[in-house]
Amino acid sequence: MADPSSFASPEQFNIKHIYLKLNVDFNSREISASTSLTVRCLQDSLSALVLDTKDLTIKQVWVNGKEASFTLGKTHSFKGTPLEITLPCPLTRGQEVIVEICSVTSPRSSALQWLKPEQTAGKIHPYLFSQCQATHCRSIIPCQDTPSVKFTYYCQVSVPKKLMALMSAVEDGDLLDTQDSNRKIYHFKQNVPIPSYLIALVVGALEGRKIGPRTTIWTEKELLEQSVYEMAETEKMLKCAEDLVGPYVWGKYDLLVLPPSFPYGGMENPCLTFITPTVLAGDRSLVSVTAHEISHSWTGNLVTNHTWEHFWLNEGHTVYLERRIDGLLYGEEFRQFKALGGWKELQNAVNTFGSSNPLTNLVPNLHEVDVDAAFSSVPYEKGFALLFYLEQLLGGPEIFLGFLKSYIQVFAFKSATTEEWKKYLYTYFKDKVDILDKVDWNGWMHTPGMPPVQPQYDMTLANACIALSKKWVQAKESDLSSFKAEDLKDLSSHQLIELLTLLLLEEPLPVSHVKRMQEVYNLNEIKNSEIRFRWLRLCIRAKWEEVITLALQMAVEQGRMKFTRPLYRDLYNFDKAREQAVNTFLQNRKSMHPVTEMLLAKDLHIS
Ligand SMILES: CCCCC/C=C\C[C@@H](O)/C=C/C=C/C=C\[C@@H](O)CCCC(=O)O
Ligand SMILES: [Zn+2]
Repeated sequence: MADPSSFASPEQFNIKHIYLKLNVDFNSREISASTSLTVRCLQDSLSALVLDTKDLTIKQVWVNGKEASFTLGKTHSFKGTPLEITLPCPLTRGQEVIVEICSVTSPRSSALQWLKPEQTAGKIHPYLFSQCQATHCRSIIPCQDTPSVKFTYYCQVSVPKKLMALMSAVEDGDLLDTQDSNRKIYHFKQNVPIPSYLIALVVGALEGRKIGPRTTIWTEKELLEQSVYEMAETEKMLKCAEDLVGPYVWGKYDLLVLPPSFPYGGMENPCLTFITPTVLAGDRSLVSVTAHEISHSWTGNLVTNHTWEHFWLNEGHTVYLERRIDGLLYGEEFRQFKALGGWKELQNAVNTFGSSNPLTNLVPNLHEVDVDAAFSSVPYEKGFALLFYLEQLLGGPEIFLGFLKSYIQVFAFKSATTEEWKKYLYTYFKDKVDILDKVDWNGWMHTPGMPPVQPQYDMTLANACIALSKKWVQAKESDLSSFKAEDLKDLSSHQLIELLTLLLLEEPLPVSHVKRMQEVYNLNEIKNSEIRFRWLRLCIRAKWEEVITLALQMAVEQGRMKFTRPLYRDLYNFDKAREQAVNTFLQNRKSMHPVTEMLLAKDLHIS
C-alpha cells in the first residue's frame, strides 16, 4: 500500500545506498548537498524516478554520470514537492543505477534548526541540529522519504573547523578541507540499512566524554559534567535491553544532549541518540527517556513501521521495552506504576484531541494529514496498553517477551504493518487463538477514544498519589489548613508527577487550593521539568494570575513540545494571559524550531 505521507513509489524502485557530500554554511543557513543514490529497479520498464523534496533548490541531476532532465511537480501544503527525473533509457527489473543530485536547502528547511550563539550554552559559536522524523529528511536531500525503504549511507560533511559534526552513524575519520583551510571534513558510515527519518546531523562546539564501553556522551562543555552524571547508567540499560531482546547491532550507542529548543524528549537516531536537556534533573529520575531511545534500537530502528499510520508499532513496543527495563532496574511495582501513569497520559491525550477524533485511533488514516499535527501520546500509550493487556491475557511478562523477541527477529531490517504484526501474533500464539479471538481488535485499533478494556495494574505505588489527589479535590476552603509539607515526605518524584497528573485530569482546582499547595509544598522552587510543567499547568487552569510569568518563562526557555505546547494552550485559554501568550509567541517565533513554530501558530489560532 502506498504511503500517504510521501510522493515516492517504492514499489517501482528502491534506494539501496546513499553517498552524501554536505557543505554546511552558517552564514547563508544553507546546506549544499551532492546526493548519490544507488537505485535498484523493481519493475520491468521504468522511464522516470519520483523522489520527495521539500523547499530544496535542485541544481543538476546525473544518471550513471550522464546529465539527466528533471522537473519539480506541484508543491503540496506540507508534503513538499515531487522531483521527477527522466531516465536516459528505461530500466529493467533488477538493474541498478547511480542517480546524483546537486541541491541546496532553504534557511527555513523544516528538518533543521539553525541556532545563533546566544541560543546555545556557550554563547560563542552557532549550532545546527536536524530532526527528520517523520517526514523532514526531504527538506535536506531528495530521497524516498518513506519508512518502508531502508538504505545504508556514507557521508562527508564540511563544517567550520572550530565546530564538530556528528551523525546517526559511526565516524570514519576527519581532515582539514583542502579547498578551505577554515573548514574541516568529517566522514561517517552507517552500514546497517535505515529509513530516511533516521538520518541525523548536528554541528556545534561539542565535547565528548566516554561513559561506557560503547558510549560517549556529547554536548557543549557547559553541560558536560551534569550530562555525564545523569547518563551514568546507560551501559546498564543497554545490557538490560540486550538481555530482553537480543544483541545490539549498531556498534556504538552515543548520546547527544542538545540545546533546550530541541522539540522532543529524545530521538532514536542510530549510534547517536538525541536527548533534550530537560531530562537533566540532577537525580537521574528522568532517564527513562534514555531507556526509551535505547529500546528503539530494536523496535523502530530494526523493525520499522511501514508507514506513519503504523507508528504505534514503533512507539507502543518501545514504551513496552522501556518499562521492562524500568522493571529490571527499579522493580515490578515500579513498572506497574509507570504503566498506570501511561494510561493517565493516554486519557490526557484523548481529552486534548477529543474522544471522537479519528487521530485517537491506534491506526489512524493519515491521508492528507500532516503527521506533525497528528503526533500525540496515543500511539505510545494506547499501543503500550494493548501490549500490556495482551501480556496479561497470554500468560505474563516472560511469555509475552518470547513473542516480542521473535517478532523482532522475524521482521529485523524490514518494515511492518499492523496487519503483519497481528498475523505474526496469531502465528506465534497458535495454541491460544481462542484467547486472541476474544480481543476486540476493531475497538483497540480502529476506534477513537479510550481502549475497550483497561488492563489491571498493581496499585502499591499509585495508592498514595490517588489518596492525596482525592483529598485536594474534595477539600473545602475550611479543610485547606489540614494540608502540610509532610504530605509529600514519602512520595518519590515519580509519585509527585503522578499526583499532579491526576489533579490535571480533574476539574480545575479553586485558586485558593493551588495557593495553599504552594504555601505548604513550595512547588515553585522545583526544577524537575516533569514536575514543574504539571504544577504550572495546574496553576494556570486554576487561573492564578501570579503564575503567568513563570509559565511563559518555562514555555520560552525550553522548546520541548510536550511542555511548550500545553503551556501556551493553557495560557491562551486563560483570558488574563491570552494577549501576553500571543505576544510572547510572536516575539519568539523567528528563533524557534520550525515545526514547533508551525504547531504553536495553529494552537494559538495565528496564521
Ligand atoms: C500516529 C499518527 C502520527 C504519526 C506521527 C509520526 C511522527 C510524528 C513526528 O512529529 C515525529 C515525532 C518524533 C518524536 C520523537 C521522540 C518522542 O518519543 C518524544 C515523545 C515526547 C517527549 O517526550 O517529548
Ligand atoms: Zn519513541
